[in-house]
Order: sequence, then structure tokens, then C-alpha cells
Amino acid sequence: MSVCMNMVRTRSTWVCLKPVALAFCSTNVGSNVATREINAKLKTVEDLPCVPTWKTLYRMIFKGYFHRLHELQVYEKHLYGSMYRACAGSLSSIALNSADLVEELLRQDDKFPSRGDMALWTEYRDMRGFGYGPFTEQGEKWSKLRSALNKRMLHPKDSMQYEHVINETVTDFMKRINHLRKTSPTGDLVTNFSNELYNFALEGISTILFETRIGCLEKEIPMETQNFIDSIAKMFTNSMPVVLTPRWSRNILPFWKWYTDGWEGIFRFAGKLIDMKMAAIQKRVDMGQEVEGEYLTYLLSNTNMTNKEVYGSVAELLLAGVDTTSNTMMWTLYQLSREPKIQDTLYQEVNHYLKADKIPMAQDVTKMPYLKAVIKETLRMYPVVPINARLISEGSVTVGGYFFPKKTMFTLCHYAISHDEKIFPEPSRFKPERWLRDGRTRPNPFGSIPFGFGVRGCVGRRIAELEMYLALARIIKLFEVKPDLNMGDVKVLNRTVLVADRQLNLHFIERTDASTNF
Ligand code: HEM
Repeated sequence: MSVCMNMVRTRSTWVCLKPVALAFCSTNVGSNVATREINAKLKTVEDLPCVPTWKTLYRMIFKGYFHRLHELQVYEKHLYGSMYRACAGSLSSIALNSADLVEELLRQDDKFPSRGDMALWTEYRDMRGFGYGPFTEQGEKWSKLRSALNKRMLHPKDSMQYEHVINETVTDFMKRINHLRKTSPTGDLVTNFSNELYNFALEGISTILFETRIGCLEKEIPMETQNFIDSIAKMFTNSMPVVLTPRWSRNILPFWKWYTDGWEGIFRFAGKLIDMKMAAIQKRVDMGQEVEGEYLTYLLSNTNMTNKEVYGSVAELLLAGVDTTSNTMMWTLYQLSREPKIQDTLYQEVNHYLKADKIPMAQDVTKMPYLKAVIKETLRMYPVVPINARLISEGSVTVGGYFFPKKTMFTLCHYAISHDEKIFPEPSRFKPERWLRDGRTRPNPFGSIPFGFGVRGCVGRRIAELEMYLALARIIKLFEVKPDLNMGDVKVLNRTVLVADRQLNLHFIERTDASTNF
């Protein structure tokens, strides 16, 4: 999932707007003395340190930051401070690299916030006449779409209604882990666990969105589902080559075709399942029966969304909900496997509330603060979306004493901020207790906002959290998780989301006091 794909704003426009900025202040202040004071105080974008693109490219190619752009945030903060300009010729963006600055900006966010246009995604949709979803839509249209999508998804009580559906998927996932470990040479090893988590997350979100199982957790994945999985990979893998190659080369080089083939496969699969649901709803309506169902039924029957909008939205929800959740689960289990004490504390909590083979429900999770803290700490250490963006369009803003005209693009350096040792002492240590409400001082809330902020924040947050809590509680209740010692230290790569640099292999050792609840 890419939430930060654009840099806009010309440097020359900033120069032109400098006097306008000052004029704007004077009209607001209304007295010459006050105006002079403010003009003297307010600095403009030109006063900020500038990091030219060639330097960034040099660091990426020759200093090993190509797949470690998250670490480049930390390095650049060290060099340039907490606010600087990334200057790409006439294109620039302002990097904000402290919790206070990010808070100051987000509190002045537009009524219809924007991360910039997503030309790469909209181009395909325009070409094929498909609708936009929550990622690609902008302005008032986006707001209307979000109001429809938010219902039944955004609030914790909304996510609760999916607990049974999620638990069904978790049960199948547990069975799969058990099968894989038992058939491994050591009797407890699961290799390439990230891939298993990907299939789990895809099955989970598809079950919620399509109200039907798609078979990702079966021994043999159905061909149509496998084609769909391959299409997602094809679209993402070819995105970067499409961005980096000129438009005229699209008929010569294969990337654009592969990229659009990927989208074709995604929309074909999603479209078929949506059409099937629509036909089932129509049948019930024709028979005078009540229409019942979950998310998709709600979208199709209770909102004013057109079918085109439903296709667009479902496809984007699906893409946003897989790598994010699966990689967060992966980092959680990796950390727990290396921290036996923390794992044991979590086990004690889970075991206390889940007696015998009780399957956890959303209500049980509210009694398990450590479980929540473990996920929160994972998202602090590995904010799976390490950078975000805002294009402020409604008016000018002042951040950190600097004036920015409207249409300034900001990048929010979440990875560096959530590793700021002033907010999180020993930032490289996995310490879930930081998040416990047991009388200790809570960290600055803007130090870690892995789901974004405000009305444009993640729509799937509550579903993702519930899915991760329910799965993690079941895994830890049943197994002690240990790392495969041949694996070494797993490093973080930035491939739009934070992924592992190698295959994650884990031992799942059945707890002696566990009663099987597959
Ligand atoms: C660990 C899991 C997840 C993380 C860390 C995450 C993180 C994020 C972040 C940082 C944003 C940008 C928010 C902003 O700009 O303020 C976002 C947006 C979004 N997320 Fe998630 N996400 C996760 C799971 C999900 C799931 C499961 C779904 C689908 C059900 C989902 C759907 C979306 C959508 C549709 C948007 C765009 C919202 C908009 O622009 O209006 N996400 N997510």
C-alpha cells in the first residue's frame, strides 16, 4: 500500500508567494506594529535546509538506503533537524520529523484531507471506466464515499460484528499452522511464516468484504484465488518500473502491460464476487425476503453507492488490508520469539482470561491490556506504513514558526519519529509496557500514529486490530514461539511497507497445558 507517492509544488511559486504570505499575515493582524513583529518572526520555506534529489539518490544507490528509506529518515533528521525541504528540481516537499510538528500540521488539516493524487492508480481506473475508492478519491466525493464506508467499519463496536467471521478464519489458520509444523522435519517448524500470514490476512479481509471464503488457507489454493494473489503481486511489482520509465516507452517495454494485467486480474476477481452477491441480494428482493448480510450487502443495499463505486472501493480496501496486517503480525511474532519474558507475560494474561479452550471474542480483548500493548509496541517499532503525506490545499499553514502557502506537500516521517529517544527511551528495544495505563507517563500520542490521523485516517483500523488480537491470543495460548536459530537477525526492508529481509522461520512448540482449540 502506498500512501505517499507524490511530491508537488514549485520552488519558484514559493518564492512568488513569500510576499503574499507576509501580506496575508498583515491583513489578519490589522496593526502595523503587530505585522512587523509577525513578519520578523515567520520564516518561509526558503529558510529551510534543502536536500537536493541527487543527494537522496546518491544515498539510496551508494550508501545502501535503497530499501532502507525508513532509516534515511533517521539519518536526515540527524543532519538537517526536524524540518527540511526535499528539493526535486521544481518539485519539493517538506519533511516533518518530530511529533510536535506533525501534530501542529495535522491539527490544521483540510476539511477534506489529501495525501496528493494517486495518478498511478487513477490512470488505470480512468482508462477502464472504473470508479475510485477511498485511496484515490478526493475532496467532497471522497468525503461522501468515506461516510458510507466508515459505517460498519470504523468504530470498535462496528468491528465487533465481524468477530465470528474473523474467528472462523483464525481457526483455519491455527489448523494450517498445526499441519505445517507437524509435517516439518523437526515436528514444530513453520518456514516462510510471512507467506502464511499473507494468506491469512487476505482470507480474513476477503471474508469480511465479499462475505465468502476464497480458500487461501486450504491445502490447495483454488486456481482463481491463486490468480488473484498473483495479480496483486504483478500490479505492485510493476508499479515502480512504470513510474521510473517514460510514458512513450509503454508500448515498447513490458512493465505497463504487466501492471495493467495485474489490475485486470484484481478487478476481474473482485467484480465476480461482487456480482454474485448482487445477484443473491436481487433474488431475495424479488422473493420479497429481507436482505441480510454484512459489509458488502450493506454497501450494495443500504448506501447510495453505484456499482462502479463499490467495485473501486472494495478493490482498494482489499489491497490496503493485506500487507499491512500480515507484516505487523509477522514483526509481532518475530519480536515475541526473541523475547521469552515478554512472551510469557502475554501468555499469562491470555491464559488467565481464556480458560480451557475458550475462543477469545472482542469483549475478552478489552480485558487484555498487555495483548493490545504488544501490538501497539510492534507498530511503534515497525510502523508498517513508515511515511505518510499531506497536501494542504484549502489555505496556508504555519508549522514550527514557518509559513507555508496552500498546496504545500508535507511528508510525515513516522518511522524516525517513533524511534525518537526523547519520546521512547531505548527506541530499539521491544517494550510493550510503555503503553500500559498503570500510572506511568504515557508517551506523546503523536510519537506513534501508525494508522494515520483524523478523518482521512485508516478506515480498516478496528478490523485490523481485532484480527491481530484474536489471532495472536490464539497462537500464544497454544504455542510457545521460538526463532529458527539458522535464521539470524531479521532486518527491515522498506518496500512501501516494512517487510523482513529474509524468510521468517519459527518453531511453534505446543504448550504442555494447552487444550487444543483449533
Ligand atoms: C496493521 C494494519 C494497518 C495499518 C498500520 C494501516 C495504516 C494506514 C495508514 C497509515 C493510512 C493512511 C492514513 C492517513 O493518511 O492519515 C491508511 C489508510 C487506509 N487504510 Fe489502513 N492500515 C492497516 C490496515 C487496513 C485494513 C485492514 C484496511 C481495510 C479494511 C485498511 C484500509 C485503508 C484505507 C481504505 C485507507 C485509505 C483511507 C482514506 O484515504 O480515506 N487498512 N492505513
